[in-house]
Amino acid sequence: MAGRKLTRQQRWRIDKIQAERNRRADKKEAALDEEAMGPEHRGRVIAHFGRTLEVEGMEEEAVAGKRFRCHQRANLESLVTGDIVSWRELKDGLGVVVGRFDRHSTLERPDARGILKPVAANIDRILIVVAVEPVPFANLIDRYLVAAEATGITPALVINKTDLPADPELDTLKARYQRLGYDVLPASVRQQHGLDVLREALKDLTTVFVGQSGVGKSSLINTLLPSEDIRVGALSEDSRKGTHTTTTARLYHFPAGGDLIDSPGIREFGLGHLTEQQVTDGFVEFRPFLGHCRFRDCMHREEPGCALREAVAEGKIDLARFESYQRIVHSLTAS
Ligand SMILES: Nc1nc2c(ncn2[C@@H]2O[C@H](COP(=O)(O)OP(=O)(O)OP(=O)(O)O)[C@@H](O)[C@H]2O)c(=O)[nH]1
Ligand SMILES: [Zn+2]
Repeated sequence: MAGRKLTRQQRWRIDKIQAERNRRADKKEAALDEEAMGPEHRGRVIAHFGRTLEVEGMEEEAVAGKRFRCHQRANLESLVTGDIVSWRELKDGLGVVVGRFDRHSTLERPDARGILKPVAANIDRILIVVAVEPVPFANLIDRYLVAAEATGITPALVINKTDLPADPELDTLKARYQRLGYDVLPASVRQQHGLDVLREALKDLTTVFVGQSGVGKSSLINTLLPSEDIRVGALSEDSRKGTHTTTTARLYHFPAGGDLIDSPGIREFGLGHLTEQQVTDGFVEFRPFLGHCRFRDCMHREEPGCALREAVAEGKIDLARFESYQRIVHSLTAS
């Protein structure tokens, strides 16, 4: 029996039907575009729910600051909060996203299967929040800094709870990171200290706050964004599904200027997996010495002629940072 095998003619017919289906789907999209008679605008994704996006108009007066619920064209890869997009208005606050502008930075997190996925885009600064109490381990700060450096986004440190009595070690840490060129911003939410400097530092930038539980990220953000209750998960207008909240990232505007992108996942950024190369590159003061070791594949451990170890011996690299580097590298191979 000819049986399960399709004849060439049958195959051809099926292909033809499929092609016709695709054509109709394209046509449907084209019809939607037809409906979108408005001109293209630039906008920023401020939240997303699957393939539905909340886009805020930029620049042009007619749309600037207004929010539109948009679907995205099927041919676009998935978009994330912070993306700058090209979109067209449909009607009644609805729109369609037709393109995405290049991202200048991307924050990625592993999904449930461990595959890195973008969670937010076009971030200018990662604020690593630590606190006077509990005293931050230098090694932990270095881990955050390395993770930030790996994204290409500029990190800075906030030391919160300066109202509490400080361990002298903290001043050493502060001086160390300032010497490396990092901004270090002391703050106290409780006494409202340092917040104006912080507000100034947030202006004109898109920032994320990261750091361990208990350092005061929520307290800081609630103070800087007094009118938003950011623990309440945003948008809820999907009429079919009724009210729902989201744990995906959302963009907020600080009253004094600048934007925040925040989500529970973003706050945990920095403690995921790193490669040894990322760790080495993430210690910014090592960079002038890399490539100068005697052995090209130097691991900067016991090898003779290691340029990094020589720099440590000559006081050009802080021993504490080098030890922290070794500890992080060791933790990679141990796990
Ligand atoms: N003394 C003092 N305590 C503070 C300050 N800021 C926050 N706290 C307290 O620190 C604790 C933790 O603050 P949160 O804002 O919840 O910290 P968080 O980093 O958001 O922690 P998670 O929500 O667990 O991620 C709370 O009890 C705050 O009241 C401060 O400037 N000084
Ligand atoms: Zn070396």
